[in-house]
Amino acid sequence: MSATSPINFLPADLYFSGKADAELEFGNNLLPARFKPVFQKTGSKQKQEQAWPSHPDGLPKAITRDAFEQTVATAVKAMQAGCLEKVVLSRTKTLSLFEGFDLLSAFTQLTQLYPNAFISLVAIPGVGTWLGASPEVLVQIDRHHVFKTVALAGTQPLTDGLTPADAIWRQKEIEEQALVQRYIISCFKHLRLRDYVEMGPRTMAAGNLLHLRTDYSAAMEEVGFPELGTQMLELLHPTSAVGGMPKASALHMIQELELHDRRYYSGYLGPVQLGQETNLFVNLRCVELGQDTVTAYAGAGMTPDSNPAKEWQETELKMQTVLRLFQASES
Ligand SMILES: C=C(O[C@@H]1C=C(C(=O)O)C=C[C@H]1O)C(=O)O
Repeated sequence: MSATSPINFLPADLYFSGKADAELEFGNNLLPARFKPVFQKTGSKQKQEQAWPSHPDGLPKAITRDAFEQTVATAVKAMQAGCLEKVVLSRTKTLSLFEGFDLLSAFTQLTQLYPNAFISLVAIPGVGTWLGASPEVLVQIDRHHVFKTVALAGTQPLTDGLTPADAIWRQKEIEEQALVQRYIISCFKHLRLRDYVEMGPRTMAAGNLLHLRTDYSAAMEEVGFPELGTQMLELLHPTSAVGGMPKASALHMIQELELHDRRYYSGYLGPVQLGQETNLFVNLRCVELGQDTVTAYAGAGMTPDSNPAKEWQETELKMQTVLRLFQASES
């Protein structure tokens, strides 16, 4: 969701539900047969055909390590001079698709690899095709009208033998996540909502990574605020987990410094009022598909203490979440 990537509302005139590990079936019962060729790209015979929609301008150019680290260094200098507290800078990485790559199996594999993430595959003609495994709730409203959101930030690898309960966090990550908490609380204050519940921060695992997470909830009927979800959505997006603090200066810096258009990366997506629930997630740990290549997007929160090489490494780790599925083909 950037200036060039407007919101798309897709009516759920057909929807299916089932277990994450169930085999996808075509034809008779689950997916109508006409959907199969749209999503499947098999072998060279179909090579020339458009197998799934891609962006009319193609995929963005990959960003070199040097270029990204220079951008980080520029942002760090500005923050040390006191211009802002935090900015999330992102980059892209492009791989070739391997022969016989199958998008539907990639989707199914992702659901198996990350049972706790929101796995999405969105294909819109004229817009593009995105696949992702988001760990970050932006706005949820459950069937009991309870509003929920989270403050998620701070990243470290989930190494062998480490459990979330044993994780130790540096001051930098604690402060980064505290900024996201402060931002969410400022949104509640703006709406004059005092009766919310805060739980955390605690450490959560998201694929190969650990993050700090604080949960917020409010019973919309009890607090007499039926529009809370809509109003919070407007205020929250983009949170300081993908933008920065203060928000306006951070967004301006992103515009100035980032070398690519974010398109739908760091926007939000998910079912709205489906089965009496709304579940919107931040579009992270995602890739955009071209016809023969795939581009991953990832960012990291920069503070005055950031080290450019470490921030590069953090974006590499975040990209691995989804790029594992494409690894046979690194170019
Ligand atoms: C920006 C991303 O992730 C966000 C930023 C984080 C951080 O800076 O530590 C952690 C989780 C997400 O809220 C991303 O995955 O691209």
